[in-house]
Amino acid sequence: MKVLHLDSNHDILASMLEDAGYTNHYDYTSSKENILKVISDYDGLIVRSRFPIDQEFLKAAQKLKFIGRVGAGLENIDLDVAQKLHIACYNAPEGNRNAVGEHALGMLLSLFNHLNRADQEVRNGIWLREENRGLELEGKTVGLIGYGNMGKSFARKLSGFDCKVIFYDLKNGLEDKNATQVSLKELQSQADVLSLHTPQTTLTTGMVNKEFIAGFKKPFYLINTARGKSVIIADLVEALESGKVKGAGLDVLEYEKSSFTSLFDKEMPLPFKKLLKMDNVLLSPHVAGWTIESKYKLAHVIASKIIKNHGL
Ligand SMILES: O=C(O)[C@H](O)COP(=O)(O)O
Repeated sequence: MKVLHLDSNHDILASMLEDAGYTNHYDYTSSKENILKVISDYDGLIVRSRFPIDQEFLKAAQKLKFIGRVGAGLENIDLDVAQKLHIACYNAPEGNRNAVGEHALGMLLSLFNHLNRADQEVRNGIWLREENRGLELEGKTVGLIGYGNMGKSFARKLSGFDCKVIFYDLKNGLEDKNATQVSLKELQSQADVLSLHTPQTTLTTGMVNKEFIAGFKKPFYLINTARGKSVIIADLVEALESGKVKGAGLDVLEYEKSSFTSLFDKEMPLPFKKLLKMDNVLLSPHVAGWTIESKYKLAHVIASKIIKNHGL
């Protein structure tokens, strides 16, 4: 079986496939148009998120039996079309859930203790102790939306902090020793912190908007290590200005990667300009799931799933 790798990953992925009898081919740079011309030759595809694997692409991939998405989010693959064409799709949230849980925790503790602001101040010779008095997680209520691999991982990390962890999820029966399932309304009335752990779907796109934020009873902190399109930045900035949102840790943004570069030129939308100036906002470039360890684990998980289901 010929497998085409469209993005680079840990070497363990290719070596496991090779040991299992697959032939690896690599193209990390060609455009989608050029890949379209050769994709009918391959039995398997390994992707991260370089370009969307849409209907046109899947229809051209006449021999394709499986796609391994070396990551958690599958929004870049047209899953309905893949299913109709009997192309199996695998993702690997087991590989980066721990990384995401740790990153979310790091962001929350940093925000509670003003670490990004305090660091800049000290470097500039400013020594403000009262202004940098922090908050403790003990006794707070952390509300998670989405209780899959990522949400559960964050809840597990939080279990040592003597805080209350509640979650809202469309599926019932997910409650465990680390978190209690509640309705969205209950979450909005109790939470001191909101952390998102949902995939990008039509339901979650634009979910955190003006009306949703207004539904929270108390001012709260927002952590987003999931998908940027879930949060309307203009509405978040308004809430940060009014104090309804006390701080935000954002690993993902409504616009990212190539489109994000334009945020730094004069075309940058005003809300983004404001967001980048706020010292109660902590940003990272979509790396919550990208650790040294998760690079290996993601690759291992995908290779194992492919070999198990499509072994030669
Ligand atoms: O879905 C994921 O696992 C993360 O968002 C990372 O995705 P990427 O490797 O495609 O950027």
